[in-house]
Amino acid sequence: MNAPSAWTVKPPAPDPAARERARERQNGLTKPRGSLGRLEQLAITLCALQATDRPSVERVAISVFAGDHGVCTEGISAFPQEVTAQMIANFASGGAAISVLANHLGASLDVVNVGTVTPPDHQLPGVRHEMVSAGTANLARQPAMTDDQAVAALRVGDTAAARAAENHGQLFIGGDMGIGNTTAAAALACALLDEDPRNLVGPGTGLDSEGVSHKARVVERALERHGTGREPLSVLASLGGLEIAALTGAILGAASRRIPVLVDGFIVSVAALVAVRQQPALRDWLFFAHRSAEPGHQRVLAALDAQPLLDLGMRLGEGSGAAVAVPLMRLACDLHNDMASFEDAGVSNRS
Ligand SMILES: Cc1cc2ncn([C@H]3O[C@H](COP(=O)(O)O)[C@@H](O)[C@H]3O)c2cc1C
Ligand SMILES: O=C(O)c1cccnc1
Repeated sequence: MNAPSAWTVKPPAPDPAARERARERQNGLTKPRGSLGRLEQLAITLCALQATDRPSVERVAISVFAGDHGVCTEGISAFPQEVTAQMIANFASGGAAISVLANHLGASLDVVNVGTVTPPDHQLPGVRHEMVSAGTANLARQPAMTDDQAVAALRVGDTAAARAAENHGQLFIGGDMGIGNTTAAAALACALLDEDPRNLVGPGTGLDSEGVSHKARVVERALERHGTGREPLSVLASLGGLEIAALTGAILGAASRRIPVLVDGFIVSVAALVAVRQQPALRDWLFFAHRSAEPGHQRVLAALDAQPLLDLGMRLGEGSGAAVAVPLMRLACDLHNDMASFEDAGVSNRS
């Protein structure tokens, strides 16, 4: 199976003329230049990405990808593996945090099962079953996925991005659900950044300090087994997860269809890091929503030269941190589109 084209083809460039017009407009609005701080830059960047003079993120497309992790047998999560499938049912019935947030935002919520150990429940409304395998293998002992499985998961993500484009999505948010995925994400980040696991492994759903030390040793074993710093597909296959690979494919797929991406917390940022390593120009398409309380997120954000919008101590995943930042982006758009200029309002500009 071939990787989706967004894996091999450079993403499109932002529109420099739209960026310049947006900068001029911001400078002519009734406020001292720069006084709306990063909200100004947000609007200007959105204009360049959406190639428009009137940026909008009213139509938000959210895809949550779920997958199980073989590394759970090493005792690296505070919660049991079956929670992944149980949460899929919770997404479907509207009870999860991301369900509530998506509803509030009027966003579409696409739930995709990329591979749970619990057999998929085909009765669940609104859940897509695109199982690549029944969870990954234990990455501490063998490759989590074959290259073919990783490619299939990239394609699942790319297909979700294609749906977002068909629905005229103006902003894409990816979310993760997979018990054990903070272990896989930390392992991936360590391999790509050549970091010591003790710097990137954290409590995830709530391990105590002994649990975190054990988790770091599991990641260390995985890195000894698989090595570090190799090309993105083999790192993703050996240390990643089905939902993480799908997120990587979705982020690349969204940018390739000219949809800006609002990146969530630790897990999604690691998926974005894999994608940026494969296609460095992807970085232009990424907004970073929040700084997760998962300690490794800070290092990943630094590697991506990212300054997140919010720092609320959230550490949930599901795309929840990104959803919480959408109202700020909407406000940045309204200010850009609806404020009066000095000229229109008859307000004297600085001398
Ligand atoms: C009820 C529940 C809902 C969640 N929603 C997201 N996660 C998050 O926590 C998990 C990662 O943490 P760890 O690596 O420690 O297992 C992932 O499923 C992630 O999406 C959840 C976790 C739980 C328990
Ligand atoms: O920041 C995240 O993405 C995160 C943190 C803890 C658990 N699950 C996800």
